[in-house]
Amino acid sequence: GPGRGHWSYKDRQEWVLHYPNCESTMQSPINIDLAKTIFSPQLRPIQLSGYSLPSKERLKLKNNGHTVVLELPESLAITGGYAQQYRAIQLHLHWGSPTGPGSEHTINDHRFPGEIHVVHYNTKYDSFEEAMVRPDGLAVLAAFLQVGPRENPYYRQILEHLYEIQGEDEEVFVPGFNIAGLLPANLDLYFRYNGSLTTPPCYQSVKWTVFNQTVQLSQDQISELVSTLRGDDDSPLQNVFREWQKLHGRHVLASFQ
Ligand SMILES: NS(=O)(=O)c1c(F)c(F)c(SCCc2ccc(C(=O)O)cc2)c(F)c1NC1CCCCCCC1
Ligand SMILES: [Zn+2]
Repeated sequence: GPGRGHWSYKDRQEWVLHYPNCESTMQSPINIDLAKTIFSPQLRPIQLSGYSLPSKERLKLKNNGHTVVLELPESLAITGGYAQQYRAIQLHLHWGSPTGPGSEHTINDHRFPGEIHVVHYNTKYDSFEEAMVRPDGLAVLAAFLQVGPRENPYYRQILEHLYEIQGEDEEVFVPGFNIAGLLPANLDLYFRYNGSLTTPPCYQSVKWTVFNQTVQLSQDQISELVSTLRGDDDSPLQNVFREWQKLHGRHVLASFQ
């Protein structure tokens, strides 16, 4: 798909040469300044349907050289919290290194150890290729990964396969599980703003949901995530996050006070 161009997080400044959208005015990720968010009571709790997949379902897990992607069936849908219905495409992670955090969004300049993105497209469009270039085309559910005392059994379903896809473009099939377990328990408290893909071609087509509650993984799980995969020319795949972008007058809404 698009964004395949062999760019890397190292040469981010060159992205704009090939992908002009990347220097436009509604880019992601952003820093969320809590003092400037606006409470918006019409932001209803996020409702998910079809997220619990049977273990006989097989999902492709791929190291695409930029992140680890879990492809998702379109049977997963967002049925509440957005004006229209969105169906899942894939989920992927962003992370740092053994010596630093790697979330894409930050809260009051604080960067978390990692971040999950569950990417969906608006079902009023026939495909995500078409949706991807429309302002209301994509919905990404984002949650911060935090270090906690216990192993997270849902992230284990992904992390235990990373050693099988250490090399770029390697992929493996994993059994279905409850994908909702990868997100926070509380889907009522979130931030909402209009932004973009955080990777080339940086299309400004994402209605972002960034959950207030974090997801907890054990330190070992975070270490596994930041130390297993390799990218271009076999270098460690680390610090896979884009720096934050200017708001250019955009407002960040909050579903809570
Ligand atoms: N945060 S994000 O959602 O912008 C995002 C990233 F930051 C990402 F870094 C990525 S991965 C980089 C893009 C890419 C590269 C190769 C391949 C492949 O070989 O199949 C596929 C994709 C990545 F895949 C995504 N999400 C994708 C954006 C690329 C094209 C649209 C498909 C779904 C969302
Ligand atoms: Zn992402």
